[in-house]
Amino acid sequence: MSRIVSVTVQNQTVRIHFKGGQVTDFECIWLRDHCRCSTCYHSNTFQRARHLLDLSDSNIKNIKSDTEHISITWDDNHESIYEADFLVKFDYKTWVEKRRLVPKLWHGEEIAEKVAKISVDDFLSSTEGAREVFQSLLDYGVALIVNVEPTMEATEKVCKALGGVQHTMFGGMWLVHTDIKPTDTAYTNIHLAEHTDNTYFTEAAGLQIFHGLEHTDGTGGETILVDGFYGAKLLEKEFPNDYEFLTSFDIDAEFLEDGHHYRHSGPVITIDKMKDIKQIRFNSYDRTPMAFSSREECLAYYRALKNLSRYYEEPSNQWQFKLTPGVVIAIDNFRVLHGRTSFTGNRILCGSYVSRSDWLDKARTLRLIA
Ligand SMILES: C[N+](C)(C)CCCC[C@H](N)C(=O)O
Ligand SMILES: O=C(O)CCC(=O)C(=O)O
Repeated sequence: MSRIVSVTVQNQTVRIHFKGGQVTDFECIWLRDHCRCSTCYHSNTFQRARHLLDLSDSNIKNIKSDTEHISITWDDNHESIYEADFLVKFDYKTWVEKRRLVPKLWHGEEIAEKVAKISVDDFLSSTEGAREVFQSLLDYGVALIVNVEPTMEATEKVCKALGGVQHTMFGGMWLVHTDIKPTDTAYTNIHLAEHTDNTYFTEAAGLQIFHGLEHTDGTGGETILVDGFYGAKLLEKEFPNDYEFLTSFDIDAEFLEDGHHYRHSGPVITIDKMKDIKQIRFNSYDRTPMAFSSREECLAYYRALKNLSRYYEEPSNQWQFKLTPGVVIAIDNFRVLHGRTSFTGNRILCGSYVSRSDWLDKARTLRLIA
């Protein structure tokens, strides 16, 4: 429970001193906008009842406070009451920090011991099991759900619990198998270097879910993961100009098949205003042929992409393992790149995508993120 110690008003700014030393300023228009009375706010839908344009530049006629509330009578005689527990959240530094994701960077096989390995029963039926899976995704970009019946149906239950099956032109729940019409090299048996999926979508899938249903009469087909954020931070340290290029230059990617031509242009490394890395969007194979404004830009494109990719193709940074029946892997497709070794024989994976909004929604309702 937060406590108000004192309230002062100067030039239509309300300054609140909270117990514990926090001092936070609130502008009148912000306070008026956050009035929670029934004419200003739909408490059943958590939505404002008034439009921004109806928000008058209100002045304070009278203000009263006690340790838990502030009451304001505005110059149009509208009355607003604010709870200390609500107002205390809006100290800027605290508010920003509470929203920052804090990934734990990893490289190499070490990650195998750190990722969550939660039984499907615990994941589906216990809050603690679900929290461990989503915390592992937030920390490392990878989580394993084990003891899953090796069927599409059982895997779909896991995908739904991770946030829901995201439908694309590949379908909802899909198979990865060489018998499928090869509209993409995923449906072949060749080696695939580290990549994130859907670089040609305006928004890439949030999670990539795989379940290795079977692999008979053959060898290979091992999964290779690498922490895209780790490689990007190495690039920033060792090739800062290339890092800058990849955070600012839009690279085109596309997917073509009969009846489809997806294309998207965007940076390989997306950072936010705090300079935190938000997304890696990298697939060497799906790059669209591009024109460049100069020789320098063209050469920077190849130099920067090669320097970044070398980190991703460096075996000591990778986690290589075999997907086996019963193990469902969830991969953060905004961060962790995946690939596979070539293979022989009959190898079948199933899985789905899950949108980023949907899996973060699950993590937020589990109170793992703000
Ligand atoms: C089978 N599954 C639907 C997962 C992927 C299909 C191909 C994805 C493509 N290689 C890409 O990198 O976007
Ligand atoms: O076959 C695999 O292990 C992965 C295929 C792949 O990269 C994909 O489907 O995006």
